[in-house]
Amino acid sequence: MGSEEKNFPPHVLIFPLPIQGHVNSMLRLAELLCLAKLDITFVVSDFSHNRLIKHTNVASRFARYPGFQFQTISDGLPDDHPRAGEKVMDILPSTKNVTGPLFKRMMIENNCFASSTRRPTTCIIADGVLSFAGDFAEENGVPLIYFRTVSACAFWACFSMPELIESGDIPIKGNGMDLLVKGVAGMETFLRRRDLPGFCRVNDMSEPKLQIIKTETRQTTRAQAAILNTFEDLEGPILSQIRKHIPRLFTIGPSHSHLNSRLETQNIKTSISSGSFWEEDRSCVDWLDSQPPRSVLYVSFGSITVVTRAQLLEFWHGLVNSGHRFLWVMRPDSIMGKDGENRVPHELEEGTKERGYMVGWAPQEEVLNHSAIGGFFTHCGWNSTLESIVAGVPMICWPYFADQMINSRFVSEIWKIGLDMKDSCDREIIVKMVRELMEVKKDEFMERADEMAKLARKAVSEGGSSYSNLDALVEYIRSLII
Ligand SMILES: O=c1ccn([C@@H]2O[C@H](COP(=O)(O)OP(=O)(O)O[C@H]3O[C@H](CO)[C@@H](O)[C@H](O)[C@H]3O)[C@@H](O)[C@H]2O)c(=O)[nH]1
Ligand SMILES: C[C@H]1CC[C@@H]2C(C(=O)O)=CO[C@@H](O)[C@@H]21
Repeated sequence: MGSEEKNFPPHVLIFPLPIQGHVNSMLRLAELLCLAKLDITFVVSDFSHNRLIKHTNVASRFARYPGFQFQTISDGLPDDHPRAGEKVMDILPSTKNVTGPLFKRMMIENNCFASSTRRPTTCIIADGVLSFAGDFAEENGVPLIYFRTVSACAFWACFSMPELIESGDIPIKGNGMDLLVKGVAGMETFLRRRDLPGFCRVNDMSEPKLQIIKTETRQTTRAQAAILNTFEDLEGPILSQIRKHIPRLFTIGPSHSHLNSRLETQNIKTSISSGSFWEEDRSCVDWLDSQPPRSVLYVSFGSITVVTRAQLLEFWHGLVNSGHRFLWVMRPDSIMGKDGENRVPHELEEGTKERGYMVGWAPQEEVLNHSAIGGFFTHCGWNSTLESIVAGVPMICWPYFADQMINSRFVSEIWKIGLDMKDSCDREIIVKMVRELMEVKKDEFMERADEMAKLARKAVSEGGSSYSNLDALVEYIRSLII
């Protein structure tokens, strides 16, 4: 090693599963580590990179960190693959079979991205579902840290899959959905079969989605450390369970709020750090500006959810019949078989025009923090859940798949900051829930949401748990330099 290289900072290679909800939270981690003056190589699929470059300011945002670079790689899927709905699960075998070998070659040929200005990769922070990155790290003696981008409760339920199989709770064959499950330590009194991560909803133990998530999750223990985008006051008891298996566990979330807090501390003036894969339609902010305080229900189901035309109509009738104002994100690719009949149904025209506003994609963080927002009708993706918590906005949860099933149970039963509508899609129920959230129990929910928001902000402020844990993570990474 040359004398100059000895003074180079640690060089961290960050590798997310290349889909929206994972890329944006790992980009925030990348920026947090850049602020700590580490060098970062961010490996992302060509597909995701193109989307980021087209729809965000990532290029200028990261230009202020000379130690940051992108490296792109194929995700193994054809360009026209939807990467949405249940089909999104194709990305696990495709990254394993195609991206994995490409990554290995890329690392060897580029000497772990060493250059005249940066040392070779000090450690890899890989998405917790990319075990091929772990294989490479192990084979080549590179320290490994896994970052699983879901909640601790979802991670713990996935980690407990062998116990759930043992107790007979999975495979779930669609019956006994309200039975309490005994296989997830610490959740015996409130977790029902229907609340288990969607991957457990299989008829047969051999179904790939169950097997792959079980295997990917259990292998987390081979990493030297793990990171979760959560905070101690939110998921403390579950984190204690996880720490029995993964003692070096850094909770650094909510990552979006943590990033805002660190940028502020360092006096860096910037707009919200968006990692959107779609063009944000800012006209909705102008619309919100003209609505009364806490009067609007924000409706968005994230980047993967796909609904049928029948479900869409139930939502639409429910929202209009509730009599409340709503801002609805309808992603262009989110309606199954729309066949040009995506018009406003005649009977809903007036209510939609009077009280509703629709966009294809919104600046969500900004929207949730707008004073006109009084509730969030969400699929309970983990980023959306955390963004809502930080903004102090109560939720109605309509989980679609994966971790969302258990997140919504925690929102309603444990944190008591919302209502869970899982496994139903009925206009009457929607009306009832919107009224409960926005009228009947509004004050109660707002109070709880406000308390939780305060705890979240405390966690990412100087001296808070996530703030201290990030410092500890940086120190740990520095200690890896031999
Ligand atoms: O109009 C919109 C809608 C969403 N978002 C952002 O997109 C992200 C969506 O992430 P998330 O809420 O986590 O949902 P998904 O896109 O569905 O995320 C996937 O990844 C998450 C993290 O692993 C999982 O929790 C989810 O279940 C999984 O579907 C959030 O940061 C939102 O702020 C916008 O900026 N504008
Ligand atoms: C496409 C899904 C496979 C795994 C990811 C996930 C997780 O538990 O890490 C949850 O839902 C999706 O974000 C991903």
